[in-house]
Amino acid sequence: MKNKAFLSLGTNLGDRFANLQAALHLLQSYEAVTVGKLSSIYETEPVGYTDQPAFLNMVIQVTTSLSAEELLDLCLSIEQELGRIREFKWGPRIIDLDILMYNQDNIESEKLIVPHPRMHERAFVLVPLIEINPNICSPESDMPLEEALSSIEERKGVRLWKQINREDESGLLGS
Ligand SMILES: Nc1ncnc2c1ncn2[C@@H]1O[C@H](COP(=O)(O)OP(=O)(O)OP(=O)(O)O)[C@@H](O)[C@H]1O
Ligand SMILES: Nc1nc2c(c(=O)[nH]1)N=C(CO)CN2
Repeated sequence: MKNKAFLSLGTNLGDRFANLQAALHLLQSYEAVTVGKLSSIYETEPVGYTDQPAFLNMVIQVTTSLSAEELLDLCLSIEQELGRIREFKWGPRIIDLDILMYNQDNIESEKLIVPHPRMHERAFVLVPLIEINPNICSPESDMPLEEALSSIEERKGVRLWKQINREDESGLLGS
């Protein structure tokens, strides 16, 4: 389990809290993945395509023996298992699982770019990521991500929805 990754979870269809719970339980059910820190859950205004319901977003830290590409395949298979249908770019979704960072690696392949290419401009990613890792820096530029967040206008579209504390973490948001 030597690799450390940060994943972003987002949902804006159906029972959003249950979707996050289900994704966490599925991830944890794989021997090759251990779910570590969980951020709080934030309710966030949709970014990009705005005519859709508000999202719940959170970020988690995992340790894994999977390569980054294998971790992406696992994320895509969990999205499928939870019934995600891709209708159009940035449209509503039951669950979205993105790899934000994988160790300090810079990866650019046809199907995977890490760090996630849009994370630096997304308050719905940076607020929960910084909550669980306050001193985190971008592996590309060494810039503290807190600095990137301070220049983002739509930070006000990110509201705390459910605070997660240590006890919640061990229960992965309850059963
Ligand atoms: N870091 C990454 N995490 C997840 N998917 C990635 C990443 N880099 C590239 N991809 C590719 O992006 C494809 C489309 O992902 P998806 O449909 O979830 O995009 P999106 O969430 O709608 O938009 P965005 O990429 O802006 O978050 C995935 O099938 C995957 O191959
Ligand atoms: N608030 C919010 N907006 C989004 C989100 C998301 O998770 N939260 N995901 C998107 C595509 O990944 C596009 N826009």
